[in-house]
Parts: sequence; structure tokens; C-alpha cells
Amino acid sequence: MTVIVVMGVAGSGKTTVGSALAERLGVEYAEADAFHPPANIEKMSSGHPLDDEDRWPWLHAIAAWISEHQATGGVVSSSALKRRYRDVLRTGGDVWFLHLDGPRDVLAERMQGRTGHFMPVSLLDSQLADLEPLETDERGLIADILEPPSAIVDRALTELAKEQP
Ligand SMILES: Nc1ncnc2c1ncn2[C@@H]1O[C@H](COP(=O)(O)OP(=O)(O)O)[C@@H](O)[C@H]1O
Ligand SMILES: O=C(O)[C@H](O)[C@@H](O)[C@H](O)[C@H](O)COP(=O)(O)O
Repeated sequence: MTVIVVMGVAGSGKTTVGSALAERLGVEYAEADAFHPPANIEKMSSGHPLDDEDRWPWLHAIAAWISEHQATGGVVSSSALKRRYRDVLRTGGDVWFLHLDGPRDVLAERMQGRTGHFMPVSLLDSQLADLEPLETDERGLIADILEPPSAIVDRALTELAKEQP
């Protein structure tokens, strides 16, 4: 079964939309941050963006989760900012990306509104600089974060259903 990867920069709604999507589908949800080695979380918490070398082990761990969930399906969040990061995730098996995209001011406001999260708002611009949006030849959908989460979930399920044989 297809594993859905909910992607986008910090604050785009990956956790909110991803967990709602998993609940609607009755499949497991996994949070990208749970796959980071502690050093990566410490680096981001202290205001430093991750680089490619920091991200490879994290991406491979998520690809392994994708592989382990091919039989049951599942939903996993991952910022998956660059196309070559998504290439690593695709090595895990059948994946479909839901890219949550929206304006910087809304992202910053949503990050600011969260409490107790390790990711500082100051890292938003580095995330946006790294972002390579989902391309038309990559399986998936770009959704607008100005829509409510339930509408994004509905649209994702409709689009995904169209692609199933
Ligand atoms: N589509 C949406 N509309 C309104 N608020 C949203 C939406 N998606 C997420 N939020 C809110 O924005 C904040 C960031 O969302 P979150 O799911 O933590 O993002 P991420 O996991 O991508 O960092 C949360 O407070 C969440 O409730
Ligand atoms: O690749 C990265 O730079 C990080 O993985 C980064 O994307 C981070 O893990 C989350 O974006 C922060 O967590 P939230 O997305 O939940 O804010």
C-alpha cells in the first residue's frame, strides 16, 4: 500500500494534517522528528540549520519506516525539503507526497503560536531557502495551508483515490 509522506517546512502543518490523515485512513502515523538523532535536535534547538550530512541518516531511517509499512500503509511527516531527499524516501517503496505550501508570514505566525516546540522561528528562512517544491513528475499533491486541515485531508484522499487502480 502507498505510504503518504506529508512534507513542507516547519510550521506548515505536517503533524496536524498527517495525524488527521492517518486517523481517516485507519493507519499508523509517524512523526519525522522522532527519527532525528539527538544531535540534530540539539543543533536545531540551538538555532543552527541542519545540512545534508546531518539529514542523510534521518532520511534513511524514515525510508526504513516506509519500507516496513508497505504492507499496511501509513502516514509519515518529513520536511523532505530537497528533491534528492525525496529520492532517498522513495527507496523505501511506494510513496505519495503531500506538500503543504503557503506564505512565509502564515508559517512564521503558526510557528510562533506553538508552545514547547524545539524549532526556533529563526530557522524558517533557512528551511525556505532549502525548499525545492514537489515537482510535476513526482507522485503527490501540493496543498495550500490557508485551507483548513480537514479540507486538505479531503482533497488528498480524493486525489490519491484517483491514482489507485
Ligand atoms: N491548515 C491549517 N490551518 C490552520 N492552522 C493550522 C493548519 N495546519 C496547522 N495549523 C496550526 O499551525 C501550527 C503548526 O502546525 P504543525 O502541525 O505543528 O506544523 P509542522 O508539523 O509542519 O511543523 C499548529 O499550531 C497547528 O494547529
Ligand atoms: O530537515 C530539517 O531541517 C529538519 O528535519 C526540520 O525540517 C525539522 O525537523 C522540522 O521541520 C521541525 O519540526 P516541525 O516541522 O515539526 O516544525
